[in-house]
Amino acid sequence: MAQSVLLTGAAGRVGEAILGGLADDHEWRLLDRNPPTDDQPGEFVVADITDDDAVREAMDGIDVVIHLAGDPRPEAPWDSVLTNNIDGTQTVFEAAVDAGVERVVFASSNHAVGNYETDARTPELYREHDDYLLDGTELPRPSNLYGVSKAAGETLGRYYHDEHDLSVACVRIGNLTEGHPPIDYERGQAMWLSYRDCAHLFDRCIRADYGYEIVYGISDNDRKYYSIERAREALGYDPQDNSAYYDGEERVAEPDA
Ligand SMILES: NC(=O)C1=CN([C@@H]2O[C@H](COP(=O)(O)OP(=O)(O)OC[C@H]3O[C@@H](n4cnc5c(N)ncnc54)[C@H](O)[C@@H]3O)[C@@H](O)[C@H]2O)C=CC1
Ligand SMILES: O=C1O[C@H](COP(=O)(O)O)[C@@H](O)[C@H](O)[C@H]1O
Repeated sequence: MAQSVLLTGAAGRVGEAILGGLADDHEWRLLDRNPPTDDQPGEFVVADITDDDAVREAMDGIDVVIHLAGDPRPEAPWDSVLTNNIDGTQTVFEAAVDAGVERVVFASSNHAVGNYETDARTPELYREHDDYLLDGTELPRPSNLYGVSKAAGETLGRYYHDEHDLSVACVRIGNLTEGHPPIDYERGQAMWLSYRDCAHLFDRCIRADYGYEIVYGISDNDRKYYSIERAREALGYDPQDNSAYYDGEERVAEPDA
């Protein structure tokens, strides 16, 4: 069933991937501090997520929030992640609860667990033969202050689920790249998320039945060191792409029929 979805950070790359696949599947209200540069589905609210009144107004009549807005830079300084990623995310969760929204899907990141990639484990960790897997039950181990802000967002989600019964999914997104996996970048190939798998995963986050989940948002890459089993089990995620099917920009193999 189509849901009424508020998409924050709609003008960015993840927003583009989601809307590229799901524009006609839900009723969209898009929010970003930057206005849209091209045609978008639904209505567009130009607002900052730290503006409490504007965020509350944007929640009216919404079933599900997909919360992407924030500073996505791994090297982002503390003042920016504190304002945009932590304070902004708390504003979104609080407004969602007060408006009676059923569910918030939070864009977390691989950088919330980036320091599991120790010198002893890398670069073998990024290769197909290595069987080390993170499954989403491990504690955060951030690789930068941006990762700390994403771990904080996951914890805010846990609090709003436990205390206010909000359904929350935290998607630890890997490396979203359009068209093909990152080139000459093993880490990026291990955690590639294709645009179509991204749209499908967020659609499952909108539609599936769950309480609180942390899942990894990557394609079914042979090189993966993030398990996608929880995303399959809890959400019904069924990715179609795999960085191993590519030689540079060219797709050279098809999945078995
Ligand atoms: N692209 C990727 O591979 C990954 C992205 N993510 C997360 O996904 C989310 C989206 O990332 P991208 O689309 O790649 O970034 P992006 O920079 O392309 O898009 C972010 C959007 O959020 C908006 N925004 C930022 N701060 C805002 C604020 N305070 N109020 C309102 N709007 C604001 C920006 O204007 C921008 O349109 C971020 O939270 C990022 O941390 C996580 C892991 C990987
Ligand atoms: O969280 C994010 O992660 C991806 C992948 O990280 P990288 O350090 O391997 O590039 C990054 O591209 C994206 O900008 C960021 O938001």
